Amino acid sequence: MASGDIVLGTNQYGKAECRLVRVDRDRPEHRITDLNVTAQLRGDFTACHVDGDNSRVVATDSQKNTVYAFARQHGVRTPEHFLMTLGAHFLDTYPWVEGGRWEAETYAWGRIEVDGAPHDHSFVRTGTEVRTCVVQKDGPATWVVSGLRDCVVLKSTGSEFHGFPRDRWTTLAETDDRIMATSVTAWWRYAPTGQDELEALDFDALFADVRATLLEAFADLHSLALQQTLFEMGRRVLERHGVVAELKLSCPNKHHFLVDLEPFGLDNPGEVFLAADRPYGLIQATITREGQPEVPQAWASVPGFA
Ligand SMILES: O=c1[nH]c(=O)c2[nH]c(=O)[nH]c2[nH]1
Repeated sequence: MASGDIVLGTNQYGKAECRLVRVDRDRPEHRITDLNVTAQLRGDFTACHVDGDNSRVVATDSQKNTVYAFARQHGVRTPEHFLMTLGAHFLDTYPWVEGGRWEAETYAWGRIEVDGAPHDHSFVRTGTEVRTCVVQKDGPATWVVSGLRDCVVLKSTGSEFHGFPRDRWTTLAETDDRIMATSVTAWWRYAPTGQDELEALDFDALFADVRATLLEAFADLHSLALQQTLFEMGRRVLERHGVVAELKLSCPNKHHFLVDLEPFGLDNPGEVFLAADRPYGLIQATITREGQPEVPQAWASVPGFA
């Protein structure tokens, strides 16, 4: 082939954002699972792209139907299990499907309280935080990356920032007491890549504990920089969970500026702040175990990170 010929590079395709609500109604207290599922296949789809030959193209409509049918047939044990079941199905069914990417966002619902008791079948959306998961398969290997986003946290003291270099462009005052606030996006990769080992994991319990650990570290650490807080959050998760191989954290620094009330003859001992919207510092880090090889396949197409 002459250099300069135009060829197909990496590609994937599927149905994005299949909104799926499953009601488990085997007991009087119904349970709801509210998901936004994106399913994408990878493999040799050159004939379709180059010649319009669809003989190997599992229609995105069929991929969408499979999402809903599997929710009925298999239920949704956890988002991670559901995505792994979907992925295994497509690889088992179509020999030319070599891998894929299956993503789910999960929206949390709590029970409405009536006369002090949780209602059986009435729910209220709890906050804006979203649980996330991306399952990627390549032949027999499966990578599961779970996470959360839009988890907004603030501490009203216990945060300092000083000792940074100063040049002619520096105006920021040093502080030993400030508000620290951020919206945490966290992704963590599970170490196993075998379907059986992954299926044995209790992903709901792991999610709850990783989330609690992240929040506890944010609260606990007397912080000298948001960077230090990020690292501590990840460090604690890795210390507690051998099954987690590494984490990626992305935290905007939601600046809160002390308002100067002197023009009005008022002092302001850390009580009144302007919550700035933008620009914001953006702190991102991978926290991993020493000597561990990088696993780019697991992170391919996980948004927001290189
Ligand atoms: O925790 C912080 N890290 C920074 O790198 C930084 N830069 C800045 O202006 N404020 C802060 N705060």
